[in-house]
Parts: sequence; structure tokens; C-alpha cells
Amino acid sequence: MNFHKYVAAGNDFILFNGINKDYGNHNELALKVCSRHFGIGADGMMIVESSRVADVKMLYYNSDGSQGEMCGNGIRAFSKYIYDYNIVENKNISIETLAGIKYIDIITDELNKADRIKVDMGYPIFEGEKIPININKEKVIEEIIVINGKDYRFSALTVGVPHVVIFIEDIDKININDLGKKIETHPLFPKKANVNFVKVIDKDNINIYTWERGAGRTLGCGTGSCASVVIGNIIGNLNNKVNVNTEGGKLIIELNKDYKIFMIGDAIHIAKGEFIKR
Ligand SMILES: NC(CCC[C@H](N)C(=O)O)C(=O)O
Repeated sequence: MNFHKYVAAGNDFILFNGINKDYGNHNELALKVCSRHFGIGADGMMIVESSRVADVKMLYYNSDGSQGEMCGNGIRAFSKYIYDYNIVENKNISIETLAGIKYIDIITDELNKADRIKVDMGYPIFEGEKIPININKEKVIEEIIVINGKDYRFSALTVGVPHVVIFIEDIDKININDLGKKIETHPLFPKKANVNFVKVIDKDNINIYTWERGAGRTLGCGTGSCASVVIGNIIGNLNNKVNVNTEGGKLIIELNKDYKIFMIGDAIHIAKGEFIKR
């Protein structure tokens, strides 16, 4: 099974071309290839498939084998792969995901390889029941969740996948793994949630620390960066164009007036090879 490995703002991914190939049970395959010791090692796995409604279809799986509707860092890696390997020919690409069709602009380098990728991420979903969260409000902004007897102020929204955003002053004062796991699996979130701990540097710059649904502690999250900038902008902490520092890279997130989101960043091809299935 020929694979490619990419990293994008800290998330690493295994990619397979499924256009003329059947990979069997995707959930089991993701669990195997993403294993850090018994597999290749990655936060997620993607499969390219053909689409009836867009140029191609992207299927995304977390390292625990669960399927995610969308992945922001993943879709940039996916775009670089399909462009650099001529699976698509245009620099404007439409990609079908389980969170709708996403539109991509590829910015190439002097060798005509994808250098930077701009993704039209569409609109965030704010309504409680659509996120979903068991709080029936039109917007779930600045609510309180109690973890280990302590109050945390959080906001929730969906940008492709469900997200919780918590602004923090000092990252050293919180236990990301403990809080992340407990919030991800909290009964408030029937489909679980990704958790973003956000430190505001100033209105144009933030640092994000990530806990992902289905993948645990990771070095970044594209949809989470979008979600964090949307909430920061609504609350008044952030402008509408923000530099995001994840632990593994940098992204630019831009919002237009009605909160349509654009994400700009790169993706790096790390390896290609053959996965031996057992
Ligand atoms: N790392 C991702 C999100 C992966 C999806 C996920 N963890 C889920 O909610 O299933 C990103 O860059 O947007």
C-alpha cells in the first residue's frame, strides 16, 4: 500500500490514493497506520476518492480510527498532495468533505509545487443543537463548564468539526491533557469536541494549544485555529485577520464581515513509501 506522509502546522497525516483502489475498512486502517510504534505514526489518515459534486473527495480519519467530518490542516496537506502529484490540474480546487464542499487556491513556488494553500472554510455553525452541545442557545459564547471542581469559561461552535475555545493567561497553570480529555468527553458534547486553549498576545497574534477529539494532544489544529479566531473576534479580543502560532507551525486566519473564514498556510511532504498491512 503506497502512502505519502505530510505535516501541516504541526498535524501529521498519512495519505492514500483511493481513486482506483479499495482500502477495505478505513477505520481499522487508520488505527494501524497512525500508531506511533506499530504503524507509520500520524495524527490522522486521509483517502482521496473521486467525487460527483467536486473535483475530488477527502475522507478523514483520526488516529483512534474514528472518522472526522473535516480537518483544516489536513485539507492543506491533501491539496498539496493532489496538486503536486497531478491528481488535479487546476490551482483552484473544489474538495468534497463530510462538512460540505471546500474551495482551495494553490499558490505555487518556482518549481510549480504547492507552496501555500488558501482554503475557503465557509461559515461557522453557532446554534447549540447543531454543534452539537446540550445547551439550547443560538450562540454558545462564554458559558461555564466545571472540571475538577473549577470553573472554566468556554465558547463552543462547529467549524467542520465541533470545537471548544478557552482563553487562558498562562499555559503553565493548566493541565492540557487532563482538561482536554475531560472536556472532549464531557456529557455536554454528544459528539465529543476538540479543545483549543488560546493565549492572546495582542489583537493580531495568538498562541494555541490543542487537544483533539480522536487524536488527543497534537501540535496544532486548522479548524481549531479558525474557531478560536472567530470567538476571539466576537468577544472583542481579536481583529479579523490574525496570525496563529500553533506549537507546530503558523497559520493566517481571516474573517469577512459575516464570519466567512479563510485559512492560509503551508504543508510539507515528509515521506513516501509502502505500508505493509498485517
Ligand atoms: N486537526 C484537525 C481536525 C481533525 C478532526 C478531528 N480531530 C475531529 O474532530 O474528528 C484540523 O486541523 O482541523
